[in-house]
Amino acid sequence: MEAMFKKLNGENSRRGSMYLEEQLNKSGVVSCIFSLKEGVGALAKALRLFEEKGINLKHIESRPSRLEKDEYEFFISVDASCSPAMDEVIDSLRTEISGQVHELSRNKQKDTCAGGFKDQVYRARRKEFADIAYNYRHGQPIPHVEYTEEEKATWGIVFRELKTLYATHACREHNRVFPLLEEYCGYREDNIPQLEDISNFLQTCTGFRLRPVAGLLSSRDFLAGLAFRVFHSTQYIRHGSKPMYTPEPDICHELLGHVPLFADNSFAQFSQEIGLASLGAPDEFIEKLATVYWFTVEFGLCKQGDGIKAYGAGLLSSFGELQYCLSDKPKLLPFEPEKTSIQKYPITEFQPVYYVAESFEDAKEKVRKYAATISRPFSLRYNAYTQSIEVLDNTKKNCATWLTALIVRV
Ligand SMILES: C[C@H](O)[C@H](O)[C@H]1CNc2nc(N)[nH]c(=O)c2N1
Ligand SMILES: N[C@@H](Cc1ccccc1)C(=O)O
Ligand SMILES: [Fe+2]
Repeated sequence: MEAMFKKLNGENSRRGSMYLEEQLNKSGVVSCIFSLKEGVGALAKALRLFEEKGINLKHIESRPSRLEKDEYEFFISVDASCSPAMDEVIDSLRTEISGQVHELSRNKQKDTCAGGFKDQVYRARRKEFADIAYNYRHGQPIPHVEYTEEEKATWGIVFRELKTLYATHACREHNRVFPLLEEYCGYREDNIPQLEDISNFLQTCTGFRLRPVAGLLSSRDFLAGLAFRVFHSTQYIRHGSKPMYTPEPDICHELLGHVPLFADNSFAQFSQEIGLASLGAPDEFIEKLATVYWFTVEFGLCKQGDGIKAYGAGLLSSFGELQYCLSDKPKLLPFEPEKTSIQKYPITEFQPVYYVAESFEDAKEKVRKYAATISRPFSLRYNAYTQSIEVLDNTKKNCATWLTALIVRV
């Protein structure tokens, strides 16, 4: 089991530490920050060094240094093809005009011109969170994070806006658990709750626990975690410029969207069943199961009373999409796993199509039947006491071999 989690964590560090926009926009830009002592003509001299090496600046910004009173800091971006010549310029800055050169990033990254310093700070912060996730080992307490004032302000906006919508837009299970999280886990407009407190709370409710991750995991790894009642949770917060919708999971999404429902027994069981169905399944089936997960746990709607409510975490964490999903704009279809599992969907914008479940119980029953259609050489059961998976069909001699293969694979 520990080996399995190590693997999950390894995968997570490779894929997860990548800032999603970086994946989407591969334009090569290299940025660096340097500081210079104030003085007439200092910047002009520095810029001449770039000119001499034939480096064309794509972007430049300046600000007074926070560390040294009489210094100015400059943030510049150049085309990645200029990277080799940059070494020479940096050397010259140091020797000829005694500039302090901080190379913030030399890896190719998205064009940060729009974000400038702010984006550099955000990226550095994301790296800190990635390191927590990477160093985390099963069984340890999840490290406590001091959030900055800016991060708390972003959380505050998301929290306040969503709370006004929950009464009318969220399913009743979510609304039932939310006050408990306010009471026991520090859910407040002016406080970003700590993953460790929530993990402990969930364990007492449904046995679910949290594990910190740096970002998106592969579907197979993510679903395997659910089979063990482990929910992989990000710890960083979305960029302050986009509070109402982000295409990446962040702490608002995990804590406001997912956590309330993981405290609900029926829903926790539903999530775990999707996870169990994924174990040892072929890639084609994983993809379908991930799509079923997407249209239920992430973006599901369900009938309640004589209306329709949101239970998908991606809806319950985005005040933009939560309003949109119950408007007359999107298309609503009945949830039927066979059909839902082949629906295409966008991942960086509001969903054009949602699937409506009759109830959690009905969705659970349908997913169970659907999962049973995949042929497997063994049947599995989760033992909550030992927190391990047991093979039921032990008349099959080769089941141990299968299970070993499976664990090696995940
Ligand atoms: C299973 C399905 O692919 C789903 O969208 C997964 C993918 N990977 C993830 N990875 C993380 N960290 N958090 C998530 O919520 C998900 N969701
Ligand atoms: N769009 C969601 C986050 C999310 C990302 C990825 C998948 C699902 C949800 C939000 O803004 O809160
Ligand atoms: Fe999610």
